[in-house]
Amino acid sequence: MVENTSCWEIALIQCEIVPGDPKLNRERLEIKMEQAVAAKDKPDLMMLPEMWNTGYALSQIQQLADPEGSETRGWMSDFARRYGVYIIAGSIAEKREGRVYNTMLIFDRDGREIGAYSKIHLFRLMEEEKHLAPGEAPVLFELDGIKSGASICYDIRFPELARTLSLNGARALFVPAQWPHPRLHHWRTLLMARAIENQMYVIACNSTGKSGDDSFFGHSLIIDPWGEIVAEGGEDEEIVNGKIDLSLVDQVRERIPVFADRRPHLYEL
Ligand SMILES: O=C(O)CCC(=O)C(=O)O
Repeated sequence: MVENTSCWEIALIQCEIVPGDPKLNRERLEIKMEQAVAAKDKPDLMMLPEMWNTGYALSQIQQLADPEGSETRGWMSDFARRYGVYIIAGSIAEKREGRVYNTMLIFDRDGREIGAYSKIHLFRLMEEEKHLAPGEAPVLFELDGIKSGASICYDIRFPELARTLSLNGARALFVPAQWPHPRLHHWRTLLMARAIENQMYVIACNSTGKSGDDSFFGHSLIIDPWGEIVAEGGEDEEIVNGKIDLSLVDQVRERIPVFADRRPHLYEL
């Protein structure tokens, strides 16, 4: 990230995740990440999709999950340091004390881990709650002094989470996902709503390809705090690039002072 500016070049690694093959997924991702950093406009920050190591091979998740996330932590940290890039390392299946979590990891450009968030709302339609343990805390992290919030996929259906993060200073929300058809209109509408109501950037990276009966539609999105789309992917694998200017958050919040106009004492019956 360029020091002392509020503009970030972003690269979303929208790609297919092969269920049950962490080694292959890592190899494929590494190639795409190398391509992203070689671009003319080198990204300040890149993000990967949800559960990119194992995909939704949930019946084998105990065997496949990364113990303590240590393999992922090692190579993501090296990659971030080698290329001087922030990495929102999507999320991985991470095994801790016998339980498997859907965990998002964040690295700064010196390779330091600056955040870890485990998905708190597990998605019953894909039987996550039968195989995964839920995280128990919301997470904020700082990118060059800019507070940012973490949400994973289904989490965006819970406006309370994004609101809590924005009330506590988040100016950008990062959302790795594996969100399937036929709910493209939910994906786009919910991400748009989280951006407009919280007057913050929403940056979301979805997967492509298939897993069993589920087919993931891409459409990774960067949405500004006014609700305008800065960049949107198609349905296939691609690197979705976009540039954002964080000063727009203040401009939008001054123009319509939603946070000053809240009346929280009236929000409970
Ligand atoms: O909420 C949805 O429709 C999709 C959520 C999802 O696929 C997930 O959280 O993994």
